[in-house]
Amino acid sequence: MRPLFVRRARQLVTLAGSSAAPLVKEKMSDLHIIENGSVWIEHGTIVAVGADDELARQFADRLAEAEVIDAKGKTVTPGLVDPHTHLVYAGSREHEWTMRLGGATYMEIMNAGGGIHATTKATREASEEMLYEESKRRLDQFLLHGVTTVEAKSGYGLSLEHEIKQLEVAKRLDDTHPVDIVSTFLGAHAVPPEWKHDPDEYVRLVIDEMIPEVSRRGLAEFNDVFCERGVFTPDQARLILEAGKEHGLTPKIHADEIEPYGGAELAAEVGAISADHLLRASDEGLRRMAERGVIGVLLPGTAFFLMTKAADARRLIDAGVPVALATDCNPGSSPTVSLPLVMSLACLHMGMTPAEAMAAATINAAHAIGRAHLVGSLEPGKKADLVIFNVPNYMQIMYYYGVNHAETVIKGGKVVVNDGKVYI
Ligand SMILES: O=C(O)CC1=NCN=C1
Ligand SMILES: [Zn+2]
Repeated sequence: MRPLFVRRARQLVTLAGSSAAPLVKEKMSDLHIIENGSVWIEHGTIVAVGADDELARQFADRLAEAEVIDAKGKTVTPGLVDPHTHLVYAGSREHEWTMRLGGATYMEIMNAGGGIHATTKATREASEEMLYEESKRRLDQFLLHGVTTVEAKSGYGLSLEHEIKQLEVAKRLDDTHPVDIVSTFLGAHAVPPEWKHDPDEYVRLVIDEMIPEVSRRGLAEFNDVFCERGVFTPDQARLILEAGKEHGLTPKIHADEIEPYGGAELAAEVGAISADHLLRASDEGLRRMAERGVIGVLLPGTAFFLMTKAADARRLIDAGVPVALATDCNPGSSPTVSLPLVMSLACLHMGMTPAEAMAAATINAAHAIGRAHLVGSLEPGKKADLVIFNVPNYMQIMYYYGVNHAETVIKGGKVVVNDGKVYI
């Protein structure tokens, strides 16, 4: 395989030196940008990063054999990382969206049998092949937007058979698609209708049947719970997350999305790698998260789509909580794959700066799914996952919002997107 030399980026956003621990407070603004920067890649791995003339000298004797991509006038960043998606699902819920436009709330629709339950019905009825095809289409769109690593949750099967089906589809996508998938078991996404009469019995099913089997098959690294009033209580969530830890699954938690409910406190108590949403997290909960190093994954696209106020990222950053960003791609509360748009919303609705949003959608997102040793920054030894954005500086990725500026995507040293087309 020929070396790949990505040259002369007007801005090369490296985020160098951030792999050991997630960035907090003012460190979230240290992007370590190299003007007129270049990257030398061999066998899918970054070999060198630096000023173009330095690398041209260092590899002078091999320039002739290298494939060169000229990034002159453009911005090169690490491949974007999305640490919170519900990627694998069937169907769509635009009719519910029109109900919410008419004033119905998310929980009213869910309690009336819609919401997650509607997608559960469609996902249970879908074959594995159908689920794979529908999810692959979304994954192609993620890639076109510069996202090269995606976390994918189950949580629409809500039975052993169908939760396994979702996770098997995620694994097959990881094996066959350029985008790397990191899987999370979310059997505690909702209590399915058939267990409405006895939610604690469903919790037992999750603990005694689903978690052991998911762990035995090695189908997930993380275990997540939707801890919200009317879904799972903090006590139920604690039982489920502790059970996951006993089977080697690291805890994550959908916390304090709709009202303050102790999710952030619970995340710190169980040592979760991340707590997600946090729109209504208490100051005490954020303090404890910062103490334990729990990453706050914020989802401004969800707040935007639910027409609610977004989380206040400044509260988290000032409290010392490492902040990551994600799309929360799902058919009910955030039907989008555009992590760049989420970065724009982070600035417009959550008080983040473009520099903080860039760190939150790369290295901090990689830390939130245990992949910061592999991706999330451009440093020697890391995977050659890069995006060439056709803008002169990283701020314009977010400033010219709602536009996909990703022109070329390189995954593991291979060009997989060029001129806005996927080449797999
Ligand atoms: O509504 C959905 O399908 C996904 C979701 N889970 C928790 N909040 C939103
Ligand atoms: Zn979610």
